[in-house]
Amino acid sequence: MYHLITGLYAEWTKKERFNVLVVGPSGVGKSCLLEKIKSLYLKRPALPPNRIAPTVGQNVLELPLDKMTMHFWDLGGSPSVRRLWTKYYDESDAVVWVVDAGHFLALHSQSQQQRSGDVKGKGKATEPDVGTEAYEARELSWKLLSELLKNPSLEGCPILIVANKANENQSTSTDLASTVKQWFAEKLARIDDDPDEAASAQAPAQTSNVFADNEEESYRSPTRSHRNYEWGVILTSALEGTGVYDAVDWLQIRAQGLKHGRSR
Ligand SMILES: Nc1nc2c(ncn2[C@@H]2O[C@H](COP(=O)(O)OP(=O)(O)OP(=O)(O)O)[C@@H](O)[C@H]2O)c(=O)[nH]1
Ligand SMILES: [Mg+2]
Repeated sequence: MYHLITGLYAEWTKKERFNVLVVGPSGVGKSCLLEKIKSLYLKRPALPPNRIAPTVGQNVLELPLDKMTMHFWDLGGSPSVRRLWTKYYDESDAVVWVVDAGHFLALHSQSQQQRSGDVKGKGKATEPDVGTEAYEARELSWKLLSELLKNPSLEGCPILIVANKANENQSTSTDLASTVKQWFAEKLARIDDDPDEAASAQAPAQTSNVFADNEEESYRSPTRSHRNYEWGVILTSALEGTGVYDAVDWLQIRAQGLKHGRSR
């Protein structure tokens, strides 16, 4: 009888589990973010950034929240570890895609400088960013994200783009969040134009909705899409802790929207 009652109690009080896959290129600060979540929510001491080595496998964090347990998988972003990413897709309920906000900031200020130079000197528009470290890093990040989004196992999975390394002074001096958001909105709207898409276009057709985190702001793919997911952008600083609560809140809202996770 005792076992029956404790078993029933455990079943009634059992929390939903929501699996979050944290991925992105190497060095963008995924593991530092996870450490920051751990220290802010669980009040456990975080490893200092200089003690965090590049991830060669996975880091795991169980985060008990009011209505669910959020389970994070932070995977390494180096080419050899990236091969493991797909193994987690089936079990993932949401993806956190981490980018380096510093790259967007550098490219944004370069293009502004170029624009003012062009106006003054009436020069012709060039592409000064191509080949710079920031440009190449942003391109690699998009290439990896678009591959991930095309994987049918992640269909319907909410995607939170976290622009990390956005220190306070940087994010207020320019409208970095809207720069990042606009850039991804344009890329996501054209994702189906990619010729590499041909193979995955065979997947069963679904509604073609791609939503920004602001529900009123809807970016619709100009061509057919078999995807149906929500996405948003949040700026964070894993070192300063800014944006970390917002990111976890965003995920919680999506988790509640999905209720019992994605249908698999
Ligand atoms: N300025 C700044 N540096 C950061 C921030 N977050 C992380 N870093 C630095 O970025 C470097 C890489 O951080 P990691 O957390 O190891 O990056 P990662 O994305 O987990 O890298 P992999 O495990 O190789 O995929 C570290 O040297 C951190 O100090 C941030 O918010 N601001
Ligand atoms: Mg790491």
